[in-house]
Amino acid sequence: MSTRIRELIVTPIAFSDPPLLNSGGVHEPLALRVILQLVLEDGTVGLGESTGGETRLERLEIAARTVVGMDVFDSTAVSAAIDTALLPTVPSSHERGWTTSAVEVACLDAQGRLLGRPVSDLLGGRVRDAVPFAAYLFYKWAEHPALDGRSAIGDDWPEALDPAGIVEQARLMQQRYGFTSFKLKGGVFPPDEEIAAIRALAEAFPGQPLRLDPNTAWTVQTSGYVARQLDGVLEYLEDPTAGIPGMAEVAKDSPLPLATNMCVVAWEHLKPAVEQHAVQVLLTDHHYWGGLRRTRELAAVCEAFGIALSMHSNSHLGISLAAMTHVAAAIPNLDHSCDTHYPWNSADDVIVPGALEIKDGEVRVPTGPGLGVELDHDALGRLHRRYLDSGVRGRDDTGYMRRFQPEYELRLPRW
Ligand SMILES: O=C([O-])C(=O)C[C@H](O)[C@@H](O)C(=O)[O-]
Ligand SMILES: [Mg+2]
Repeated sequence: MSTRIRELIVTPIAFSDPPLLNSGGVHEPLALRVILQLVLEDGTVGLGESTGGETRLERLEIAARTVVGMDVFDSTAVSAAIDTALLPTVPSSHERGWTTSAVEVACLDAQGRLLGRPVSDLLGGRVRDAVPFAAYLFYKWAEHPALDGRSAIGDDWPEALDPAGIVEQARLMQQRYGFTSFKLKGGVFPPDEEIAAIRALAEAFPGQPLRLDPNTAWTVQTSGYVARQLDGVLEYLEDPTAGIPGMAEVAKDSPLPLATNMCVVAWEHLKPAVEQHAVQVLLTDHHYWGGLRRTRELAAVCEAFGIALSMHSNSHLGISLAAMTHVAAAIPNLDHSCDTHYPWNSADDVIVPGALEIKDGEVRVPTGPGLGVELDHDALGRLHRRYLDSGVRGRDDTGYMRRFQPEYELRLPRW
């Protein structure tokens, strides 16, 4: 049995995304991802998934040329080789992390398939059989409006532009998936309107954990105001303002723990964040922290410094959900339920249905070899064709918003 890497197949895809609002605009009808197939000399294939867009795709193509001939069990060396190949053109370790992470997941999937063991076993074994996830609530339009001769594009989720709409969306999330904790993506409306939405959720779902994430839409002063208003209502407030010093300033007087997936996104951010007491909860994300093993290590660092652990998500499909589930299963100090966009995007997936299901707000950890999911090659071909035909090559929430509201500007902080 040869465990050498013969080829890394990199396939960009485009899949449907509803008109979800955030502090930077609104999601476009298509979101991009890249699917990796790491083929070993013996024919074993490991799967990976990463964010899309031309720049990240080019880096994955560099990685594909770098890893040929390496041993799949040498995944530390594989990551180091990719990192070295990218270093001259990609100075940010966070940015390089997006590439190494996706390949590491594919290596672990292949290793698990070779050994007949689930990826969670390669990470030390699972400490839970099911991983809890939080519903990701978004303000949203009823449909993507008609544009440039294209008809409007509807979806399964009603408009949500006020507290009643958000509560209805949360009820649907609970009915369809059984979620028992909720995260509202804020930074869309003036803070008092979002405070009202959180209060409406607290009334509708008494005792169930709530979070609010305005993605740095607020000043330090506004962040402090919201934290005081929602004291005792939120489990944590996520990225209210930008940067480690800004978060540290808010944290000084905040009665609520502050969480981030924006100001601590690389290893070199940990020291200043700890020194300045900037964050009390870290949302880890294996897609940019170097992969699943590094995420496991990050959890240990957080434990050492008394930082609680949660998990971030972006628009993603089933290979990522499987990877998130395996690593979350292997982390003892997972203090909060994980985020996932999956309900918004799962209608278009590249995996064979049935392996992963969100039920009672949880995903059962796959116990088959590797990630425990199989690629649906027809679906992959369809979504790749959609990528090619669409001409979409990056994410532009602000530009898309301006198609409908030409006066819209990206302003952070806005309030
Ligand atoms: O927790 C977060 O910051 C996110 O989920 C970031 C994402 O970009 C989300 O805001 C989105 O997709 O609109
Ligand atoms: Mg966030």
